[in-house]
Amino acid sequence: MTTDTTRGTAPDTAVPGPTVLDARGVTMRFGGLTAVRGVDLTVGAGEIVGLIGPNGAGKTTFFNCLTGLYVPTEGEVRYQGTVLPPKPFKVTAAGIARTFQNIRLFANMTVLENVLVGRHTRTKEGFWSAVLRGPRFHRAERFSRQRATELLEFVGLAAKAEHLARNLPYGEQRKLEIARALASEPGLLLLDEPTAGMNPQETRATEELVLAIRDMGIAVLVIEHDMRFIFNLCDRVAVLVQGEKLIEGDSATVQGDERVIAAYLGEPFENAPGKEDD
Ligand SMILES: Nc1ncnc2c1ncn2[C@@H]1O[C@H](COP(=O)(O)OP(=O)(O)OP(=O)(O)O)[C@@H](O)[C@H]1O
Repeated sequence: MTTDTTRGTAPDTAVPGPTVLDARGVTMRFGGLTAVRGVDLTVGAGEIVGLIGPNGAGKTTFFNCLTGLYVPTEGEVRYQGTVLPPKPFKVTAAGIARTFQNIRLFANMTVLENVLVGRHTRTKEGFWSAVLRGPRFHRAERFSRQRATELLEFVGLAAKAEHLARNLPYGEQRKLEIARALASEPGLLLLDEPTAGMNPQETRATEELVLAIRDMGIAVLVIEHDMRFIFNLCDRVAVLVQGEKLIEGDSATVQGDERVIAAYLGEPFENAPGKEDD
């Protein structure tokens, strides 16, 4: 585990606003396996919150419970005070966007087209408008293209708008995923291992990008194995171990917690989560 006590611009300065995401008692069972057990987590407006934990700790399962991909066995997830519908497209329409651990782009579409796809939850034009291609449709399409181009500029991919997604280097594909997620104009962005496979330079650039996203007024919840990235960036970090939240706090608190270090090293510790039988 790489730890770094240097801190980015986010911690100390950020004052969390009203709660955007409120997950309470989220439990997810797959048959006899409890992948996530009774996890509470909030994200405030203007916050960057990190979710870390060893492999198999339940991080992605928890994300899937937040985004409607899974319906939690128990618990409740509220976004801006409203319980989320259990359907991914409705969750996106409500204001939560995500990226995936394994990149999910449309490989044979252009970079710009991939971002345009991300706008579909914000396009109000109905079926007949699209078929008849009237002035309203053309206006909406122009606006979508303009917004998609702005987002490509924001992530640094404007020059590659007409390239096929599959021809982008890996780090740029991750950026494109972020641009596509932003195209749905979210209030909360969930990033699942955004720096996986990146070199240190690309990772630093992603750090800057996440800070800029926060500065746009979008709250961020991020899963990442790169501890330096997490502790530099996040206002608050929650640690999952064997499906349960072990600790939550600012970077310094979490980095200094012996149970966190033990969990990463696979050492047993007193009152470790997941000890009791299901
Ligand atoms: N669809 C599923 N069916 C059955 N078991 C699952 C399913 N999805 C995840 N699991 C199990 O749930 C546990 C948590 O997995 P999950 O992928 O959420 O962990 P993670 O913390 O994201 O791990 P990693 O850091 O390796 O991505 C694991 O034991 C995994 O095998």
